[in-house]
Amino acid sequence: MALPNVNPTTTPSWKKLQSHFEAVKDVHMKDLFANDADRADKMTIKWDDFYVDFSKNRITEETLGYLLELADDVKLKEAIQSQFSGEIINKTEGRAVLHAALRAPESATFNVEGQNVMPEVYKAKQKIEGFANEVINGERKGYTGKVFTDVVNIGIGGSDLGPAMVVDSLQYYKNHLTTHFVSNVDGDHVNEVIKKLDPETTLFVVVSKTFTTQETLSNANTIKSWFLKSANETAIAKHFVAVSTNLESVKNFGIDENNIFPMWDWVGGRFSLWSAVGLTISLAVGYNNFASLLDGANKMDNHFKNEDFKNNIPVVLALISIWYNNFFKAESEAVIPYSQYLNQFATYLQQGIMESNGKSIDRNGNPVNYETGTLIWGEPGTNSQHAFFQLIHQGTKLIPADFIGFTKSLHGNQDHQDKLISNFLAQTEALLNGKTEAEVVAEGTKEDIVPFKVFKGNKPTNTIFINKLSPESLGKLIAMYEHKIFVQGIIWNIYSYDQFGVELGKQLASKILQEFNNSAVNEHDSSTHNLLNYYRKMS
Ligand SMILES: O=P(O)(O)OC[C@H]1O[C@H](O)[C@H](O)[C@@H](O)[C@@H]1O
Repeated sequence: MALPNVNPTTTPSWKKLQSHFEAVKDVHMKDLFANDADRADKMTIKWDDFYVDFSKNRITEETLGYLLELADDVKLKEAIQSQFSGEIINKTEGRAVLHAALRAPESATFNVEGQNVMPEVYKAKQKIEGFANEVINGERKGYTGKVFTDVVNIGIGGSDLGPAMVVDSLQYYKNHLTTHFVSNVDGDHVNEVIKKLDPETTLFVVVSKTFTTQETLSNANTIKSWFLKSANETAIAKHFVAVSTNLESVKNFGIDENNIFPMWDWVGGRFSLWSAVGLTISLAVGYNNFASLLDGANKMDNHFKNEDFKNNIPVVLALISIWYNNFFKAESEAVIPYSQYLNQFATYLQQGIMESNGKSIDRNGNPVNYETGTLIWGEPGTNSQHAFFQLIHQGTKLIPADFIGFTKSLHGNQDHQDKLISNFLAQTEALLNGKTEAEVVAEGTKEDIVPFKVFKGNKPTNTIFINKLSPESLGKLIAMYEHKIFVQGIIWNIYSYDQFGVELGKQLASKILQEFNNSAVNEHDSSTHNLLNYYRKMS
C-alpha cells in the first residue's frame, strides 16, 4: 500500500478552513481568552512529564475541529500505519522509514520486505554498549597502552548534528571523556580540533551513512595522516571506528572490520541519532543514558501511534503549524528553549524540518500550488530576548514560536531557575496580550512616543513545559518534532524522506574543484566565471 495521495487544497476541510480563516483572521487572542474561562484547560495536553499548552494560538475550537478533519481527509491515520509497518514510504529512494524501530523494545516486530529488523537492531545495540563500556571504563586502550581521554566524531549533516546536539544537551550527564565534533570541510575546523588532541589517547568515530561524503572523507583522511605521524598503520585499528552502510569503502579507508558499526538504508540520515550514529552519545554519557534517550523516543512513538489526534501532541502541533503556514502565510517558526543546554536544538531541527519538507513537487510528481516547509530558527531564551525578540514583538511578520522549558533545573539553583521561568512565562504572556495605547498613555509616556511603545500582541506561541531535562525527556522531545515533520509532509502531499535538493551544489562543487588545478575553465555564467578566476589568482 502506498502513502495516501491527496492534494490537501481539494479536501472539504481545506475549503472550510479557508472560509473560517476569513472569519477569524483578525480576532485577537485576548478576546478568545476573555470569552472562555476554560480555554487554557481545553487547549492543553498533559502527557507523561509533558505539559503542552497550545491555547495561545489564533485558533478556536472550530479551527481545531476543521484541522482535525483535514488530518482525516488526507488519511493521516493510514499514513502513520504505513510508516510503522515498514512500507516503502520513501518512494523516491525506494526505502522504508523506520527510525522508530531503533527505539522499540526487542520484542517488537518491524518488517522490511518481510524480514524483521529487530534482531539486527539489537545486535548493533549490544555492540555499541560493549564498545562504549570498554572505552569508558578504560579496558580498551590506545596503541601505547593509555586509556582514551578524547573522542572525535567525524561526520556532517545527520551524521553530526544529532549526536552533537544530544551530547551538548546532555552535558550534565557526561562522563570524563572529552568529545569533539569535526564536520566542516573548512580545514580550519579540523585543525582547530587536532590542536587539542593527543594521538595516543584519542578515539576517532567516522560517521557516514554512505561513506562517500566529501567533507567527512577529507576530514577523516586529514586526521588519519596526522595520526600516522605519531603511530604506525597497525595502530589505526585501535583508534578508528566507523558507522556506515558502506562496508567496502570503510575497509578501503583502512578501518578494521570489527570496528564497523552498521547502519541501514531504512534510517534517514537526519533521523539516525538513534542508531550507531549515536555511538558518540553512548561514549559521552554512557550506554544507559543512550538507552533512556531511546526509551523516551519510544514512548513518544506510542503516544503518536495510539493517541486520538485531538490529544496527540505531534499531530496538534503539526496542524497548528499548517494553519499558520498555509492560511496566515507565516513563513517561519521559532523554537526557543529556555535552557542553555538546548543551545543547538534549533540548529539540529533545521536539518530535520527543512531538509524533509523543503519540497515543491507533490506525490504525483506535480508542482504544488500551496506553501510547504517552514523555515525554522531559534536560540535559547533568555539570550534571544535580548537579541531578536524585538522583531517577534513589534515587527511586521507573524512568527509562531515554540517555547520549551523545564520546571526543574539540573543544578538546582532556584534563584536562577525562578528568574529563567519568569521570563519563559512572561514572554508568551506579552506576545499574547501586547500593550494597548491606553496602557502606554497611562504609564505617563510622552504623547509623540506613544505609538512606538504599543504592542499589538496576538503573537502565537506553544508552551512545552517538561519536568526535567533528562535523556528520556530529550528523547521524547526530539521524537515529537520528528512526528510533526511526518504529519506535515503527509498533509502537504510531499515526500519527506529524500533530499535531492542538496545534490546539485555538490556536483557543481566537484566540477569547480577540478578547474582550480586545471587551466581549462568550463563554461559558467559570467559571475561564477569571474569569481572562480579571482580565486585562482588570489589563493
Ligand atoms: O552520513 P552521510 O552519508 O555522510 O551523509 C551526511 C549528510 O549529507 C547529505 O548531503 C544529506 O543532505 C544529509 O541528509 C546527510 O545527513
